[in-house]
Amino acid sequence: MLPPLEIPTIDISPLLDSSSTVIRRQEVAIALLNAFTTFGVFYITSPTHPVFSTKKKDQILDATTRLFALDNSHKAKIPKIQPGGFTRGYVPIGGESGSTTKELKEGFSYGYEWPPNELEAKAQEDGGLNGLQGPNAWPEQETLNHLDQGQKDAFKETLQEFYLSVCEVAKGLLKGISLALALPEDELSKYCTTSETISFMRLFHYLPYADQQHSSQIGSSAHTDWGFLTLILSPCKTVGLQLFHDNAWQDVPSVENTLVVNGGDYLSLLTGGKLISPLHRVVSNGKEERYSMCCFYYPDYDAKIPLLVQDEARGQAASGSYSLLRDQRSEEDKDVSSKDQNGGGQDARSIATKLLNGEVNFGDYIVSKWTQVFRKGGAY
Ligand SMILES: O=C(O)CCC(=O)C(=O)O
Ligand SMILES: [Fe+2]
Repeated sequence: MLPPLEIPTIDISPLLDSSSTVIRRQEVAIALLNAFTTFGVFYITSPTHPVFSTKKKDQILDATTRLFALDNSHKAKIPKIQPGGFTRGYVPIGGESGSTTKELKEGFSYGYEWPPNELEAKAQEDGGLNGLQGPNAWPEQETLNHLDQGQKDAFKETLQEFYLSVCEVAKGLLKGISLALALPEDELSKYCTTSETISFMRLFHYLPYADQQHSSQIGSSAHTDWGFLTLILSPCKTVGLQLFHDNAWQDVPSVENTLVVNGGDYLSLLTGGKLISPLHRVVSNGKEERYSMCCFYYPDYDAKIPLLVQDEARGQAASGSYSLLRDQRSEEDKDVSSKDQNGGGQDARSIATKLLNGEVNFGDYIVSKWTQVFRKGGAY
């Protein structure tokens, strides 16, 4: 048995408080740099911010549990996620995988709730909606009424509010990361002006499975996250999230009043690999269910961010291990479309170069990635 990893918990309050001193923000930046360069995964907290409160955790866990406890007659009516990059709605069991292994999880994916008429107005504007913008796919009203029955807080509003608060926390983190890279505090925020409208939250329900080799079934296949930052509320005591560190899979346990942060591939690539985008997976202990709420925070769709760290030579990033640059299509799909247009067959290094040179923008490339992990079928 390995001793538990000493993954730090960082109090990011100074990044969320505009009246904090530069010195305090710099202290947080140093802690972030340390955690990002050692593990790529760490916990964040802020004692007075509601998103880290036990009350908020209970509220979100309760809403999530109720959603996945719906009977199939209700579940079947929630629109399912569709191929094409834009991910909103119900993720059926087996409906996505980052590998050839079946992932025993169901999910619900939602994001920015456009004020009435705004989405339509945006669609009419020059340029219109990008490939990651669109309406949420909420359960129908009858199901929402059922979910709200006997509850103090409405399901939909609870989830919307949670998404926006996690995005606020991500914005604070951007400042700390900029400082950690010895850049002006607002450097990364410049590339994240419309992030809320394309980032999204995924509620997951992992089912127990017996195969403790995790070879025929898994919760989430070994992968790195593609984007900038992933912020995870991990409310269950049962272990599931694991980090590949020191050549072994090691548990990332749930810690009360924190969110787990994972660095993403794009952020790592932009720092020449200095900030780690960690390899991780989700497994089952064979007995218990697990729930998690993961916010995938992206930079702007049209972001073409240059290398942020000048003292790191280009090409040093671990581009071969980034899921972002790996072909994750099913074997069947690879066979069918060998003349793939979406970058699936391209060499990782050439995609990395294109992203860094601004030949490809972040959004267009990410849309093609979502197509790779979509799997036909899926069950309730
Ligand atoms: O459920 C979790 O804790 C993590 C899930 C994850 O890694 C992902 O969906 O990218
Ligand atoms: Fe992940």
